Amino acid sequence: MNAPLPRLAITLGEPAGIGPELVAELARSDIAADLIAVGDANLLQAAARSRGIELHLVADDGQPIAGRQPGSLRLVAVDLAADVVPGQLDKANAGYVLSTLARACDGCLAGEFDAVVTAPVQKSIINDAGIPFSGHTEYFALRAGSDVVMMLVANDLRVALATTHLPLSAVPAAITRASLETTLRIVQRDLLGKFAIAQPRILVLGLNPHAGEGGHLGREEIDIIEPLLRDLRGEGLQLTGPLPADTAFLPSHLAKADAVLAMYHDQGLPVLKALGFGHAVNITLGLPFIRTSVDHGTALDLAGKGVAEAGSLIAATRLALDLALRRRAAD
Ligand SMILES: NC(=O)C1=CN([C@@H]2O[C@H](COP(=O)(O)OP(=O)(O)OC[C@H]3O[C@@H](n4cnc5c(N)ncnc54)[C@H](O)[C@@H]3O)[C@@H](O)[C@H]2O)C=CC1
Ligand SMILES: NCC(=O)COP(=O)(O)O
Repeated sequence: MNAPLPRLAITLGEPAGIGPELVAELARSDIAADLIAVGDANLLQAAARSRGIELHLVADDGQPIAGRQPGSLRLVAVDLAADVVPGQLDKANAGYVLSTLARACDGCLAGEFDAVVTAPVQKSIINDAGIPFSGHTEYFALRAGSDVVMMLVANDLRVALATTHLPLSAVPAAITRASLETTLRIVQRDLLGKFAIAQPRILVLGLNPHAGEGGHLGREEIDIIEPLLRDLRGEGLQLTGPLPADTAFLPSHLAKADAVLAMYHDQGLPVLKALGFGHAVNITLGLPFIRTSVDHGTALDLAGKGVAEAGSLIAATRLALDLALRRRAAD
């Protein structure tokens, strides 16, 4: 038998969103991985039919395979709690969504899967169901017991975030020397290990306009960011900044950086999405397993219409496969 294909768990995401149909679309790709959908079989087949896809679903028996036919997926079944109408959220299915994430996460931790690729979830409906939830990133971090960093990748641009899903008013207090140091060490380690960048160059943004304007527009740069960068440079990390965020993404700066660390979600991601939406990938750094995801949300406005683009899910799956193969070669 040829080398067994890496086993990638693919969670279907919010059942009323575009996730299930994009996973059906992913099945048609020629990606050389054992793609194992985690979710409801009838939901996935209905989503496939909505796009005219003939999907061959086989129960996952855990045995390695050496090849996969385009149009086929294996399945770890997690059953819906309630019927689904595309585009219509139902909090009765919030527990189902979390069960798919738990199953994939535990499978990765146990070595059953080489990676997990997640289709988008609707964070609000999970909260509406009374379950505190701010995102896959935080969920997997808690379940795996790891400090993590969210990073999105589009071509050569990598944007990591010092904070993730927080109200803007909570951001300054969340940027402490300790949290920032943990973040920078994770980014450094995973650029080295996961992305094989020998001497990562990280460009760090300031928090305030004009990176604080010498303390006149905020002191986080002077009190927290600059002293930490100075100390880490002393250890050999190649860190530039804190730079004013409004000009940090100019090509002249990006040419000298392997990654940009933004202080908060909407400081870094609009730039990345403006440049790469549709083929960018979200990766969680710091986990003991590989997790990638799409660059978009549940797009309820498009669900069931057969028009949502699968480019980002396909890119996320290709990146998960590349990282799994690199990890396998290193073991
Ligand atoms: N990885 C994840 O689980 C993510 C989940 N979300 C969640 O998704 C929900 C909706 O978020 P929004 O801010 O509305 O963002 P969204 O990405 O769902 O939609 C923004 C716009 O992009 C379009 N769009 C999104 N994906 C597309 C695709 N594959 N092909 C073509 N057009 C596409 C939508 O039609 C809409 O016009 C929220 O609950 C959010 O938390 C958002 C981002 C990532
Ligand atoms: N904007 C990125 C995003 O919301 C993805 O979050 P997560 O669910 O992957 O943690």
